[in-house]
Amino acid sequence: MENLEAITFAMAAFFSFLLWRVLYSCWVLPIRAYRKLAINGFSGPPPSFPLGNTTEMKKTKRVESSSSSSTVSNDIHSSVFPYFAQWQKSHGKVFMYWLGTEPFLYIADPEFLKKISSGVMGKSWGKPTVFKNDRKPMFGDGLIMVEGDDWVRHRHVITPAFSPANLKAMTSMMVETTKSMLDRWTGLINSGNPEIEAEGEIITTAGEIIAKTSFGMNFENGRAVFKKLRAMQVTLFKSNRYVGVPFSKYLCLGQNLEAERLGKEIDALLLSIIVDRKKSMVENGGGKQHGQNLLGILLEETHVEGQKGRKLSTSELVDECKTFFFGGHETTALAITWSLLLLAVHPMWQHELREEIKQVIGDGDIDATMVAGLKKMSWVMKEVLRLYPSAPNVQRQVRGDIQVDQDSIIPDGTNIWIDVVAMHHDYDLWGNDVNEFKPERFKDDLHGGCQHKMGYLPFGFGGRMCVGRNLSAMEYKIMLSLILTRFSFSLSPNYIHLPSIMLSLRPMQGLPLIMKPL
Ligand code: HEM
Repeated sequence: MENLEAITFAMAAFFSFLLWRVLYSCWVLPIRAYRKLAINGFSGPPPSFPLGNTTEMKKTKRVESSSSSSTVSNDIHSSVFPYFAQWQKSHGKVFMYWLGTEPFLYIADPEFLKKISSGVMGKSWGKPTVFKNDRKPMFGDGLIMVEGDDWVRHRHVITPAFSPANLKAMTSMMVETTKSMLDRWTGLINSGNPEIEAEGEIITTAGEIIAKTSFGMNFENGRAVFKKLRAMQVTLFKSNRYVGVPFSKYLCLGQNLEAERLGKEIDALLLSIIVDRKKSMVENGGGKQHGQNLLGILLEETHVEGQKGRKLSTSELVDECKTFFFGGHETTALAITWSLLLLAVHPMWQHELREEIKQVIGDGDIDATMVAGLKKMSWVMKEVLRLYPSAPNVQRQVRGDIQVDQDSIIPDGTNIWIDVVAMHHDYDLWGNDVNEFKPERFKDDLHGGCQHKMGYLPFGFGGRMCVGRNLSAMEYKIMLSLILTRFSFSLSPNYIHLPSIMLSLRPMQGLPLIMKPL
């Protein structure tokens, strides 16, 4: 009898504790954070806990853009972020909103961003813990997610891998991979099928290129890693629906477990690649034979200096390979995809670029030294990344209160969401032609005539700016030059203009193009 009473008491205590934990995470903590932010003058759409503003965000209908090829509208903010566009009308360009119980400070005002970021070093910024946990199988503790002194160490080791000499060594592989995509297109066209789904084609090819540049893909194990990485991305995106809501991972348990399983399989495959490389480096006395891919370069560096203590551990190298893949292939592929769309509706610019290619490259193959000479192509890339930024937002988490002005702080732990799409489409910053495709605005001005230096952020800002931006510019120019040299193209009548966010900004219904060999 006494035993039964003791068990009943223990169970009651356990369930009371559980209830308290749920109440504490779902109401007490967020209400406290809410009050603290309100005292500091930050407000926004009223949240309801534990869902925050998630319900409203899901309910807000996107404004459908035109689907006709002749009227493709670049005015996309209200269609890709309809809730932010709506909240901006009543709360301005800086406001608070809540993903579940996580407070986010929304910023679309470059002057405010400058004010709060000027005193914060790259290593002192955090990345939202809520996304870190959610995207762990994708990025692990790679450079995109790592913080503090670890970030300094990773960045220090990785930056030299993107040096011009190392990038140069990757060009011929990029040319070969692109050419085999174009041969496939020619085959399709010759068999009477001139419509090519360009988005899928470019993403697959860029994925192959980045897998080769990141970890030196050979056909069998490289393809396996590539397929699993893509599958994990799709799975994770599906399970991303209630980010920030406490215990929400149990709502999508199946998908989360699937992502974890894929993550472990990918880690094991990458690990075996790394172990093989290390072994052959030891056998070859640490020679330079692996220098053509980022992993090889990182291994060389750690091999030479690492005798006294490696700079990146093996599991960190695995995470960096995944980070390069996810951070690098879709962003670059989408920059090319959106360029093809805009060039299809602006044939004059196709002509301009072909003329430039003729002058700079002639009839031979493009090499790394020619890339810098493609000036007009640089303007086009910049303008495309302005209108359709592949990375549509940048996120941070505040580690330690940030003083905004005399009587206002952004409290420690607040997440920050920088709406890059909004700033790139802001009339106040760019003028009345903000939504027009005008590459020439970048002719004499790095910022394209933007009224504020922090109003144009396709590659992020400060110390944490994209480490792969030169690699992506090179890949962009190589792929686009080869496409433009072999084909002219127009938009298929089947194209539906539906730019949407799936981590990156992509055309939801793909990009069917009508290709004509030249
Ligand atoms: C058009 C192509 C690309 C775009 C638009 C892009 C965009 C960005 C942006 C906006 C950030 C800043 C994120 C932040 O501040 O939180 C970033 C960081 C980063 N990107 Fe890229 N990226 C591109 C290509 C690449 C490529 C090709 C690679 C590597 C192969 C790469 C690897 C990274 C890494 C590792 C970081 C983290 C840097 C750090 O936190 O120190 N990116 N990228």
